Amino acid sequence: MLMSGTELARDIVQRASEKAAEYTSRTGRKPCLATVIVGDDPASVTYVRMKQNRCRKAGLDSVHVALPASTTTEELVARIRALSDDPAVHGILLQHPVPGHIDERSAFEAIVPHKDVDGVTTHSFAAMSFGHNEFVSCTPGGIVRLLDAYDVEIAGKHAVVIGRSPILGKPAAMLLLARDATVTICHSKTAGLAEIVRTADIIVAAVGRPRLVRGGWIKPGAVVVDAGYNEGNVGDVDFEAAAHAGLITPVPGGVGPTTIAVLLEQTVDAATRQPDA
Ligand SMILES: Nc1nc(=O)c2c([nH]1)NC[C@@H]1CN(c3ccc(C(=O)N[C@@H](CCC(=O)O)C(=O)O)cc3)C=[N+]21
Repeated sequence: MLMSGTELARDIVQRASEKAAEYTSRTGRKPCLATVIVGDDPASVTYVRMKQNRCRKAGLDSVHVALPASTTTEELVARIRALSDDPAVHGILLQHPVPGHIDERSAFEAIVPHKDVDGVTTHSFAAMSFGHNEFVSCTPGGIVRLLDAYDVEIAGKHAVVIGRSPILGKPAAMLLLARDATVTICHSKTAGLAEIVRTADIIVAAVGRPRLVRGGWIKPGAVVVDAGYNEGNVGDVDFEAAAHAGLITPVPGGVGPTTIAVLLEQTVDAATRQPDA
């Protein structure tokens, strides 16, 4: 059976846009998301444009900062600090990854925690780890919302997360741990990946390797969440070979749309919570 991210995202965005409208009628302003992109990677440009379009449709504002690939860490940090200080901006998203010469962690930390609607700061990571729901990382947050929407039991289940990126695998593992899953985090240096995945009740594939997870790795009845985004809208799971999964997310139409929905929801929440609301 399929877990439809498209349907869940529609519900989340609907509620967020109602809250945005309330905010606007109360304050005369719209919740505003700032997106920051460094360089001109075509996939990143597309994703950021998608986020802006979705904002506009839901009654949010967005401002966009596009910086050249040659931007230094110091310049990027300064731009993000300025957005942190700008009262017209309620949420900040720095598109990951940034060019290799930039210290991405320092750039993320320049986002003030109450504007960290993408859940990328150390502050947000710690909150997620302690099960203290402030802002969650958007894709991991979307994954947990999907599991909840389909009544997937998390507590006591063995969740295997493949991937440990700062915005996906690592925070997804912490959110699942906070929900009492027994979590195994696998990555590029993991030995015996297939054997570990075979013991999973819940598989979260989040590496960005097309069809890495084969049908034979999936225990019959397991819940499969494909958070991989690869060129050509191909996931990290060999979908055709996964008919024996209990539940599975399609790509497209699975985790992707929930990511953006959570981003919009958290931006509206950020606006509502900020002092002049
Ligand atoms: N700081 C940061 N936060 C992010 O959340 C972030 C990021 N950096 N860098 C890049 C990845 C990628 N990402 C996607 C979001 C939505 C879809 C999505 O909605 N995809 C559609 C298909 C889109 C299409 O039709 O092309 C789907 O799966 O149905 C995909 C990928 C967010 N990311």
